[in-house]
Amino acid sequence: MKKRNLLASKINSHATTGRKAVAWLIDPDKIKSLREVNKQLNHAVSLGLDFIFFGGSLVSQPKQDSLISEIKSLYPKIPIILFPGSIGQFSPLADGLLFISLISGRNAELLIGQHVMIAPILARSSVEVLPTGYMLVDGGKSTSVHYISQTIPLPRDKPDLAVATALAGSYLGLRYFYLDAGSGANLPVPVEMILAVKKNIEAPLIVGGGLDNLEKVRAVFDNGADVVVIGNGAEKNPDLLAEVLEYVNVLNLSLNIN
Ligand SMILES: CC(C)=CCC/C(C)=C/CC/C(C)=C/CC/C(C)=C/COP(=O)(O)OP(=O)(O)O
Ligand SMILES: O=P(O)(O)OC[C@@H](O)CO
Ligand SMILES: [Mg+2]
Repeated sequence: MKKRNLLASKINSHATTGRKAVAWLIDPDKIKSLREVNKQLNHAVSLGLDFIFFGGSLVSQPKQDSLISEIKSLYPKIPIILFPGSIGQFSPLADGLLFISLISGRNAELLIGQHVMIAPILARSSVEVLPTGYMLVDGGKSTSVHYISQTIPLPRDKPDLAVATALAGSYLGLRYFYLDAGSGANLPVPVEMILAVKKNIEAPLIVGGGLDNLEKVRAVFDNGADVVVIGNGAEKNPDLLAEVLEYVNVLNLSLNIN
């Protein structure tokens, strides 16, 4: 089926213009129904939330399609991008899919195996495919992604290794990069690493993991992240997304003026 490239254009425009974007990671296993997060979502959408990322390391509830269609019917304009821990989380109702290859690891199943299994299904769907080099970084504790993926994260003090990994990914044709300290990380991806990767690749850079206050989000944006992902932080503090979006709106406005 012919694919649109609306999401690709949107994400690429953030990298080329410098306008920052925010994605809210909704983990379907953590919410029973849209009602639980609707107030927060409504507020975030009104403040210009750019994307919903949807997924988790381990999703055991078979309710994804209904949750996605509920969100779509209430908020038709907000793109829903699957961020799956495995192909079992695929939904044809989403707008896009982070087609993540876990390039910081050496687990063949997560580098190419799952991808082969889902490719024919993707080809028949209208879901936009976003080829993403996913790099797991040591975030000071072992997180679900570390455990489920059974991979060794990039060491925090080795930005050169992250750069080499991202360059290899871009030579392989990956078009987006995601530096992730893991969900609920104690320490976000180090700013030196973000800066180094951003300096060496042209592709849009997504950063997430452990961003649970505005100060951390600012540091990540200031050092080169184009899209910031917030999951646990928004679950623990329902005001965080609004705070971040208000900050990003001012930041993006200042870019327009200068
Ligand atoms: C390409 C396709 C369709 C599938 C392969 C997917 C791959 C390569 C996954 C590898 C890495 C992985 C396990 C990613 C997990 C994604 C994710 C959404 C993590 C964040 O949420 P949780 O880790 O569930 O957070 P909590 O522990 O806080 O629930
Ligand atoms: O839940 P948090 O810590 O915000 O992390 C989001 C995401 O980057 C994890 O894969
Ligand atoms: Mg989870």
